[in-house]
Amino acid sequence: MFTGRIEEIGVVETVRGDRVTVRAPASAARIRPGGSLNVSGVCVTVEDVADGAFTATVSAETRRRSTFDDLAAGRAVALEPALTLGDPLDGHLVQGHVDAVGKVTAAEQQGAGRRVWIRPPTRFLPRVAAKGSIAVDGASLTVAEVVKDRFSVVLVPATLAATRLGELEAGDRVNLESDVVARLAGRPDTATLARAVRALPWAGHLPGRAGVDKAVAQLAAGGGVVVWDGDREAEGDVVFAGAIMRPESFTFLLTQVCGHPTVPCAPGVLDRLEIDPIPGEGDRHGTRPHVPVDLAAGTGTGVSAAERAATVRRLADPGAAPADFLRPGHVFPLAARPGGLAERGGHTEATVAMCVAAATSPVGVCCEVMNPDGTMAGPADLEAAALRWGLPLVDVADLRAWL
Ligand SMILES: O=C(CO)[C@H](O)[C@H](O)COP(=O)(O)O
Repeated sequence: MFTGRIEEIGVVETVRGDRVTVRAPASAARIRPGGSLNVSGVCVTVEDVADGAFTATVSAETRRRSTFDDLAAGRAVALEPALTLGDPLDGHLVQGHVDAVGKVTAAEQQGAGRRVWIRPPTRFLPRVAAKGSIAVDGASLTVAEVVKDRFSVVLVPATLAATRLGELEAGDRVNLESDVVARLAGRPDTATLARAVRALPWAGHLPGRAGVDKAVAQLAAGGGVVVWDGDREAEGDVVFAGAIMRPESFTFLLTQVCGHPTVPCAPGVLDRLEIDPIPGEGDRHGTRPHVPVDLAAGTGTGVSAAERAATVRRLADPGAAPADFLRPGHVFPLAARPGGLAERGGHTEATVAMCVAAATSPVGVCCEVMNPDGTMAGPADLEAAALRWGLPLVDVADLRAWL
């Protein structure tokens, strides 16, 4: 978490593939590998620090969604280290998650300051309110006014001195992040706003190793994790560990997440329980569905959240036997590839890998996030949902890199 108070202007030294090195003596003296830094509005995890410079990985996704798509040596970047408990909130709460790239339409001197007009994408406009807060290239600013398709900010001399925003001219592009409260309040489900805000320090998109560690800890504690698969299905799933699946978690999947809950298993589990693959051509993405099952000892139809959670827990139980299950039932197992995430980057393999990393049995539950209008959730929807639900959001690519 940041507050949008720029501490230093760094200069990009090298860009090699997705590894970026920035010369920034003050920040380098303060930050440790693994720490977070806001770089012109983008939260990055620092990997190396040496000789007054730091190096971080900037993913292709981040580049696409920010002005980092033209990152190059010599470029000046605004830097702010992550807040620690007790730091003053001189600006507003900033996450370093770029919502949109805006275009400067005009910049003019105004007394000792400068007024800059910015046109954001239309979808972003509802999040901009006159006298509200906005982060522009990571700097916390107050929106002066909103007119039709654009808004203005006034840069006071202190901001001009601490940032490079005074150099902005018509045509320049800037990273924008709306005030986190405006982002949440714009959502229909405001009843959960307070809960989400309480969870803000770790909810939402968590890139890199830190996100993977948080996701594994969350799963081990019986919580859910949102996993984004941008390169393959372009869908996000909410994942739980099967061995400790609670009825409430299943209810949440059915009523909030709204996709098709399935139960990824290590292949040996399904072989041992004699649960066979469903014959056929298979789906478009190589998912391996097996015959759905119910717990034989259940008394109802097997559909209730409590019964489905009990079936999942039994699938995850190393002492379970083939006769414990009725076939067909209402819980849908999927077989992970024997080689796990190294062989295939599906939610199936991601779920099993996270369960193993969480030291639970290699059986979990995953369910695609569907928007209330029936469309599948994209990256911005997922980020809003993860914040609303108070869940961490991680990328399959990071799970593949670290698990
Ligand atoms: O159930 C599914 C497809 O049938 C889901 O998409 C689920 O996310 C697991 O699939 P994959 O491993 O292909 O991501």
